[in-house]
Amino acid sequence: MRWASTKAEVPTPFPVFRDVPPLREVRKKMFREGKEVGFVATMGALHEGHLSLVKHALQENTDVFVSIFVNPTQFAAHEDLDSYPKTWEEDLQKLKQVQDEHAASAGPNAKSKIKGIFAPTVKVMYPTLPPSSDIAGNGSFVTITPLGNQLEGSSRPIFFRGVATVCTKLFNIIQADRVYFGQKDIQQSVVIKRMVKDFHIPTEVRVIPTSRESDGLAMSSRNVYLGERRREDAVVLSKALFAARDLYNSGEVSGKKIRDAAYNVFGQESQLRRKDGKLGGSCQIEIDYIALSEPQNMAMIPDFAKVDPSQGAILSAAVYVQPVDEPRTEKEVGQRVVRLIDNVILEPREKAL
Ligand SMILES: Nc1ncnc2c1ncn2[C@@H]1O[C@H](COP(=O)(O)OP(=O)(O)OP(=O)(O)O)[C@@H](O)[C@H]1O
Ligand SMILES: CC(C)(CO)[C@@H](O)C(=O)[O-]
Ligand code: BAL
Repeated sequence: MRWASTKAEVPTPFPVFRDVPPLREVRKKMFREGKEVGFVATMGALHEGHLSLVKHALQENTDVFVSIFVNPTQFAAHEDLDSYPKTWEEDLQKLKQVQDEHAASAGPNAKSKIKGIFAPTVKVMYPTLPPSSDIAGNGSFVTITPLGNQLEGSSRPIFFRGVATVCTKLFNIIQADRVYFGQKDIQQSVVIKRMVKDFHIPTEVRVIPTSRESDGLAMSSRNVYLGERRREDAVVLSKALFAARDLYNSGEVSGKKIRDAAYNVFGQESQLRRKDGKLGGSCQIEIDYIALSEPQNMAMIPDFAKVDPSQGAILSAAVYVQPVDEPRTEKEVGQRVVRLIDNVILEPREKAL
């Protein structure tokens, strides 16, 4: 393993690229050598979900780039840009471990490696104007509508503009054969697929299943905001989605009944907690949306309609986890609202006519 360093005193397990030209140089050479490049875009604070994308990328390519960049243009002014978790050293160690485990495996691509980490500054990524978080703000942006305006886009109006813009830049810089995205952010992966198609970007978009904690909670960098007691309550989100998926798998196709099965779990959970004498668990969990959509374009399936079993559907949800009702510690006093998202795929189970 080669240890490179950007600052003489801080060795890193992989080359770290802070600017575009040195990465382009390396990439040019890789084109000449016929390398196959995979790319994983992240905002850091890496967990098993991110690592699973990197593992898939190592298995399917000769070389992998990972980006760590907290992209300001996808955060609204009231969101958590300034407090977004940063764990740079741990991130590099986790990536090194993944690479070492991959090298020790007997798979066909065991020689693949993480070629570098792209960790640019905001100025490198937005060279002309300071990035705007304002929907009417000036700048060079990529918008994917109406796909990017619904569901997550309806609650976070500048989110997909920011994601599509930064991913266009990242894809232009890395020029990967394959890019890897997580199913946890399913609408994001559909937006990226649409962007790649509509802008003729020469890359394949691979979507990797959601990694979950043992109780079902989808892994997310933002889970660290929850703290112990809200972490226990947050499992209701995956429980609700799994209950709705079970109902679909038992043969139900009514859009309303499937969504109701998810809503009912939220209702039951707060009832159960009331019996314990604890009103609504440690905190209130507000449902932002529970939505059924068509798998290819995320078009909403209304309550009066049925899921087409030959197509299947996506059931996605977002919740706001409020601060604990009765804080017991300093940390709990300072808690912020945490927005969590998750989804399940209702798999096609009949052949199309
Ligand atoms: N649990 C997970 N399973 C699989 N992929 C995931 C998971 N969580 C995140 N990813 C994927 O990792 C990539 C980078 O995501 P990101 O850095 O925003 O992490 P995150 O955990 O989703 O953070 P956040 O808490 O901000 O949503 C995205 O493609 C995302 O879908
Ligand atoms: C794709 C992404 C890295 C763009 O900033 C981000 O939205 C994320 O981490 O999912
Ligand atoms: N995982 C998507 C990035 C975000 O929520 O900002």
